[in-house]
Amino acid sequence: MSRRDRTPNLMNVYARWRPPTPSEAVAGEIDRGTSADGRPLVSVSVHRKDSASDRPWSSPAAFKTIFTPEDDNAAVYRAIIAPVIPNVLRGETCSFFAYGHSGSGKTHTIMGYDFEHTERLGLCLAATRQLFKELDALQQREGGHGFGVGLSLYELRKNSAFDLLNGRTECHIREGYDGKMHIRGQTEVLEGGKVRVQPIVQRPCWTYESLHQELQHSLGRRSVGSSTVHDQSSRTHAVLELELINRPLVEARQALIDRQSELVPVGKRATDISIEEQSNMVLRTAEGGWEPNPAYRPNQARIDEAVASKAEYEARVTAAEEHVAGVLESNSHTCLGGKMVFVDLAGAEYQRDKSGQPQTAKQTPQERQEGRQINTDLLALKEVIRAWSTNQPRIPFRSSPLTMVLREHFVGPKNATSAMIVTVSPAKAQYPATLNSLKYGSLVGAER
Ligand SMILES: Nc1ncnc2c1ncn2[C@@H]1O[C@H](COP(=O)(O)OP(=O)(O)OP(=O)(O)O)[C@@H](O)[C@H]1O
Repeated sequence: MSRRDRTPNLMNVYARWRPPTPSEAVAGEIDRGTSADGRPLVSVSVHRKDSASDRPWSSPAAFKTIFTPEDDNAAVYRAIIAPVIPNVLRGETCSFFAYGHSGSGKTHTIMGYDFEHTERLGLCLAATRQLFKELDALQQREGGHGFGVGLSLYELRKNSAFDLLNGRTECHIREGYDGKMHIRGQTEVLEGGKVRVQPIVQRPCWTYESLHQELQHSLGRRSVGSSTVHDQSSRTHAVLELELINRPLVEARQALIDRQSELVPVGKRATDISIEEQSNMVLRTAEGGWEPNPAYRPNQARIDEAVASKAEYEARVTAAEEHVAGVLESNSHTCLGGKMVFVDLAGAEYQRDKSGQPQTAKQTPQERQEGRQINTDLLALKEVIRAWSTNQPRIPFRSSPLTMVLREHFVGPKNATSAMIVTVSPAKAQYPATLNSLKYGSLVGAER
């Protein structure tokens, strides 16, 4: 079945109004309304009545639900996350994006700031809690599965990823020979010339409590800087992945890393021997060119032995890859490999305040440059979602590091579902940025 024949991918877009801060409430809120007219999707309208030139704006019907300032994280969880938990337990991938300007409530929604009260947990922890409940129930019903949740958490900034589960180690984003993107972490040179390149850390957690602790600890490592709106803004995209795992899968993946590291010195030796033999077969001429060396007989047996040895180690890597795929396929329950991906996007940079003046006075040149990269990433993401949700044959994943990294979550072997939560502030002072976010969300939502 070609991509064109498939039913469109599901991308629901939601908007969430955060409560005003006390000072924002004093300075005034914008008028806002919601209209459904019996359609499945609702439109949102906003109006700041500060001057005669302010016009009301209404979105097309694009939003699945508009959450009010009174809706807590638990209400958002029930509406967006709870319905897709069964998909994850079928081994599918579900991705969630929080989009909005700095200070609009993305981190509050996705990661959460309260790690204790159930109704205030961020969506990722509330989801983890439910996943562990489901896995425990599965264990009680069928016994013997031993499933856990693998946690990865990293930030993306320009072309690098920073692994929050590994002391913010800088990792590089590379395309592998298999066409997949890999985030490569530390390189270790081991005994015998083996080179082990660690992927981004996935911490296996076998209980909810251990994952909760790990997450709380690692979120403390997120970087902060100055944005146009508030000082403690996250200046990176944070990506949190939860994967349903078991011990055989963890062991199979570790064995693959070991086989890959064994291949490195063997491959290098084969290349060195080939270059050496080829160099011996020619001589430098007086004019600086090259001519065949009649006295040299290439040592074909040496070349063949090195090539055969490399082929043997490549076959071991292939066998290890097949073993990983085999563990995923032959598993006693389809949930293995099911994923939830939460992306807390860096605040979109909106360069003008309500009087049209730039708001970047507090920013350094580096922060301004980061702001431009963030906007490029967000534009690229919008185009990817637009192409993906309408089943276009070509999806522009290569447009930014963010979309390159997210590629595997959109194009997997199993179905993928996705949702975007546009977080917005009711403050009059943030009206231009709020309008910008709602326009972005409505473009994505109305495309479906
Ligand atoms: N729905 C909400 N209910 C209560 N408080 C909220 C809500 N949304 C946001 N807040 C509060 O507003 C402040 C800013 O929110 P948050 O840090 O989540 O913004 P952000 O969009 O992640 O910003 P940035 O992109 O700059 O990191 C926080 O103190 C947060 O707790």
